[in-house]
Amino acid sequence: MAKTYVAVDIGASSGRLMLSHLENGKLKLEEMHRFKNGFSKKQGFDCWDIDHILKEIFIGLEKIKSAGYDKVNLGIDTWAVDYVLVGKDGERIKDPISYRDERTKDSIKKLTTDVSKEYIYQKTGIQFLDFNTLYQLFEEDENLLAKTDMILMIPDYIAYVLTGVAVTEVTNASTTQMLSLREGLFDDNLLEKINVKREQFPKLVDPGTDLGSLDNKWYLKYDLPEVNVTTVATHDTASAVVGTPGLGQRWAYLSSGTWSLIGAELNVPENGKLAFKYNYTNEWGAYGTYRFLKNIMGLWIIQNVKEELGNKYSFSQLAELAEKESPFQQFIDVNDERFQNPPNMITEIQDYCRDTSQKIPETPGELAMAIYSNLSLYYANELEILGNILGYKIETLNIVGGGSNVRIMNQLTADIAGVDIYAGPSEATAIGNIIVQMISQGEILNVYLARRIVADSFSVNKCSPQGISLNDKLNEYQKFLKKNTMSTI
Ligand SMILES: Nc1ncnc2c1ncn2[C@@H]1O[C@H](COP(=O)(O)OP(=O)(O)O)[C@@H](O)[C@H]1O
Ligand SMILES: C[C@H](O)[C@H](O)[C@@H](O)C(=O)COP(=O)(O)O
Ligand SMILES: [Mg+2]
Repeated sequence: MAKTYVAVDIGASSGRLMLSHLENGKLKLEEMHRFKNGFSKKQGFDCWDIDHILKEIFIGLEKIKSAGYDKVNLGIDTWAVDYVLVGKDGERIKDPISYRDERTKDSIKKLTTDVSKEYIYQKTGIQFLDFNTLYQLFEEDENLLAKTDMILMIPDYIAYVLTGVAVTEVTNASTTQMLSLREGLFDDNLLEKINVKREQFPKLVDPGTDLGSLDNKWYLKYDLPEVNVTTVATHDTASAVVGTPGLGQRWAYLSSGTWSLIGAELNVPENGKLAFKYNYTNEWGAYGTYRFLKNIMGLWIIQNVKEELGNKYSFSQLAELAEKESPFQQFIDVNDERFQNPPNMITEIQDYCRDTSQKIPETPGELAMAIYSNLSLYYANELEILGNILGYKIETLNIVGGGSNVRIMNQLTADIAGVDIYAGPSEATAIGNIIVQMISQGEILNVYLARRIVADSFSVNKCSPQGISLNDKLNEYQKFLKKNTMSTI
């Protein structure tokens, strides 16, 4: 009898509980609960509301129980790098600070005065993002760190609250930029640099580790099903890669959500000179793979524009309005750090265009097209760089996540990069979460076969380059980036 699985997938903009099971060789997926996620100022820091997230998970589990599911297996994946400090009493010391908080904006420069970037990259193979856990802990309140019994990454903390069992799952641990590629352990020199003791991180575990059942105390508070918790690839992007159908030859993936993560799945890390130069990362994937990828600012930009327009337009309406505008009215380095967390995104985009003496997008459609067309240009540029580093031309791009619904962006990316695009499934992260659970429970043999099931179970839209090549436009954009790239993330 096929089991019932629940994926708790919490991205930076929304969380969701997805119910799934295998039926006649197809993966069924049902959204049972969705909630908004986000951060807000607390005592001067941008903080996540972790109690809100926990409450929403229990609400989602009550919905699953009332829908008649009495027994489920559950996995949790969330965004990366952020953590919770847990005291000796087993309780949270404070709310987790968001990676978008400005406390780490100068941290790379400060930390690398006596630990070189070359050392860090050789050791970890992880891209330099100023919000990596390494820099957050470097800036952390020393008194709080001294009182900390456990440092738990966000999904590990949620699993700890649910089950009482504390672990450090490796795909997300790799995003700390403290995990050594060779030994697979936290690097002593880096731990010392940030005054963290090795034992403050619980034991490292692989995706597919059984954590056992919910702590009984939750049944006194909520009407819940019987739940067994399995660690999955708890970094949501690692789950997204597992859930990618992997269609086409020489394929790359683009996990397109709040962030755009573009890259390839490797069996060995690539942390050589070119990868270092272009700031590519070797985040750990499931089953001994490496997620060789680059962070791109992503749909965070349009998420802010939508809010600043008073949420008068849905995302699909903004995409429709964009289709009415011509692309490439202006060039924007979407990875410029000024877009990381500005007070007002529309103003920031318009100031950028003014600063670079370009046409200023004014209407919602002009703003949306400016964002989508420049993300497409940036993706195409990175696909070229990715191919140069790996030594072969990328021929296919599998786009998953909410952004796979943006037809105009899929088509522009196909036209500029000259690659075939397979768009979907949009819930690949939750699907990848489920797949690791099913493999751990013996329902599916491996990821290769799981990806075939994904391709058979969900709609994936193919889009190929049409009409004239836009390679000249890409060359123009690359010249613009060379001239105008200030400090990117
Ligand atoms: N139908 C749609 N049309 C246009 N954009 C969409 C659509 N559905 C989702 N999106 C885009 O996808 C984003 C959410 O993607 P998702 O993968 O759920 O993000 P996350 O996991 O980071 O919360 C939205 O911010 C929006 O920009
Ligand atoms: C900070 C990380 O790079 C970020 O968490 C990213 O890896 C990620 O998790 C993206 O997931 P979203 O679903 O929030 O786009
Ligand atoms: Mg996501």
